[in-house]
Amino acid sequence: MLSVTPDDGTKPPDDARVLKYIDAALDASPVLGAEQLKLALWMSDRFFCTVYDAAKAMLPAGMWFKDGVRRSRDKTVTMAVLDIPAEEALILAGQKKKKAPQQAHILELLSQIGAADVKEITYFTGASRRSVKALADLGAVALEEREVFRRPEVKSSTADGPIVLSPAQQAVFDSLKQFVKAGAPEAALLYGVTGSGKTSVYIRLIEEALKSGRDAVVLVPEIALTPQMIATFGAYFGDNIAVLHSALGIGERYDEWRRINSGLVHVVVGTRSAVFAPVKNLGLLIIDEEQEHTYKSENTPRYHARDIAKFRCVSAGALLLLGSATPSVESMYSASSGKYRLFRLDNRYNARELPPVLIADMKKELKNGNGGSISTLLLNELRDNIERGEQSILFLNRRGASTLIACGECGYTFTCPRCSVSVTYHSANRRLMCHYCGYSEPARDSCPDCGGKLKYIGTGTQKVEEELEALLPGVGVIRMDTDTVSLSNTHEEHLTRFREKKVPILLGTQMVAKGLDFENVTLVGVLSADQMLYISDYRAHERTFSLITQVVGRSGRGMKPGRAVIQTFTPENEVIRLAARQDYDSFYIREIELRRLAGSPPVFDLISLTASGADEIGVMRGCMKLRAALENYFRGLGDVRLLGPAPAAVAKVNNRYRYRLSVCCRNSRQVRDTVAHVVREFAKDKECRGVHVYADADPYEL
Ligand SMILES: Nc1ncnc2c1ncn2[C@@H]1O[C@H](COP(=O)(O)OP(=O)(O)OP(=O)(O)O)[C@@H](O)[C@H]1O
Ligand SMILES: [Zn+2]
Ligand SMILES: [Zn+2]
Repeated sequence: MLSVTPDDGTKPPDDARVLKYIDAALDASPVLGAEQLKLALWMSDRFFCTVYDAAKAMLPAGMWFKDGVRRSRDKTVTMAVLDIPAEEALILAGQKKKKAPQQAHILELLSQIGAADVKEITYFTGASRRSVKALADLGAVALEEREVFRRPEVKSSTADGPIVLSPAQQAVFDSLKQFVKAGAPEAALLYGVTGSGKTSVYIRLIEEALKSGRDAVVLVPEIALTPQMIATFGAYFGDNIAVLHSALGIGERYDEWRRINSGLVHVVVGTRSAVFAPVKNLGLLIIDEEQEHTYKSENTPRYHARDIAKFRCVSAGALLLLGSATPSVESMYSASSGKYRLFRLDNRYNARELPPVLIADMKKELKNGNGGSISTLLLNELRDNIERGEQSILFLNRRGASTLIACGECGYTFTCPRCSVSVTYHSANRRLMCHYCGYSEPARDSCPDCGGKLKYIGTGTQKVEEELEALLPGVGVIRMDTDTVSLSNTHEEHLTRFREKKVPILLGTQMVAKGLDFENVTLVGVLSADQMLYISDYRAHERTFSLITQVVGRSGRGMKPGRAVIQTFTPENEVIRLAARQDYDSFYIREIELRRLAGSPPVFDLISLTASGADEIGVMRGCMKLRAALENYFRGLGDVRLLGPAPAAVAKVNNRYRYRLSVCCRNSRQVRDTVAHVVREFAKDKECRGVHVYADADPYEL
């Protein structure tokens, strides 16, 4: 850093507007190395953020407040959970900065980590409990009692000896090993069907990296959803592993970060932000289930872990390995154009068959008088499984008990007073809740408008559970969704009970869709495949295909052959049919052609600008101004198309209106610079005060 000392010790030089004196050095050694600073600069250009935002994302939350010291933690703690979108929290923090700086600090912290122990918040930010309480009264945070998280037990004795790879795995491993050893940057996509044993290949590669004295980082979509994978890694690498878990306390995060930074551990497993793990000699960076949306950050800095990973692997001369049973269309596009090397595992380990898939036509069911959520076909298969003592997983792509409540007489529906969405009924606490802003109100017995009787519409896990009880009396069902999990038990407890007690049916949402490996599960039912197919987002098909393939992939992983049943109202739909055949190749060919025709990513790049504010007209006006400014700059640049402004998918969140403009382009420096410039100018525009704008490259939210 600059070390300018004033001659007389007091008077600043003439250019004091630009340069300031250093008052004191905060750290004895810099917390960010040269490589990280370079990365921060690159991020600021790529993801429309400041260098400060980028640097902050690399450091453990809380580090910038006070030196972290581990605190002994109680069995239950009061957690403050951010109850508004992070983006709103930052805006609110900005407004509070002057009058209530402590509240602003808390909001900044929570916007990054979502939730934290109140004790730790007060400890790290120096804010009082009263400030936390004030934010709770405002509705910005919710206070919840939670059980203390226990670190996944890392035993070093449980590995069943060294891994012996199958011939197919060995072939893939042999090629990839060369790249780990070569020390030159390389990127590869491992497309391996569900159950092909990608994890085994990862472990062998990590061993190779360690042997060459290099470090490995493994990213997983969500740690809580991959307990089995963490256990396996623990078994092989024991104390040499740091786990960066989203549920770690602030102090624990800092401890893990220091263990990595000081070179005590050489393998890091973690979620998105672990891509910044400060390993010293990166040799291998694996992104498992690389198609998952959790790798994209939805707050500033709006980066995708894959992009950060590429940057790091290039500068470290490391291998970037993307793994998936349903690669993202972007990654397969890069692989087919030669940017990534492509490796395939087309068969399951031990030549186990992929489960055959039966399709249940729910329209026919309805015609035949079955209005429930379990088709005759699925019911028969469930019965067969119960008789044989085999287990089944039922997947429902929703949460809540009954999705909607409406008046049977006048049609009145309950909507969130702060957002443009309906609230859903949760039987666990008997409240109507908004999934966007956390608003809730007690459920009522009658219509507030006409006093009529209320109807429950839609199926939630709880309703399905009740149907199952009626159809299969006395049969054990474990229900697993965000409600049951946050109430008392953890994911792991549910899963252990399912495995050990051989409960016949596991019913759940997203949580049961991925990563589970139970050898006794021979039937999987997808209760409603249509739900996500008809969302107007260019990724809707990709997400549906991927989700169905993943769920179906949970069946028949052991010695016994498995099968799956997909229930749909549109059995003729091409995406559903391809997913049923688990035909990724055909899906990809069809999908990339559609993207090319529509001018969407990955064939073209997309940058979105989102404007939000309390005044809808002001937001729309702001967007028109942005559009005009962009048009002006892009005139004569052939490859740029502007779309919108249009209201965001959820147009109002927490009383703020959101509109989006999209720029379809070739993502070049010129385009990025222009967008960044327009956003900066907009922030200074007095006429548009109260409207906040951010840019997002390759956005996931549309
Ligand atoms: N080389 C091997 N030796 C012994 N068992 C193996 C080997 N490879 C895979 N398996 C077993 O096969 C099963 C599937 O492997 P794994 O979970 O790694 O697959 P995957 O490709 O990650 O699947 P998914 O994408 O569905 O998560 C596991 O039970 C695993 O223990
Ligand atoms: Zn009514
Ligand atoms: Zn709401």
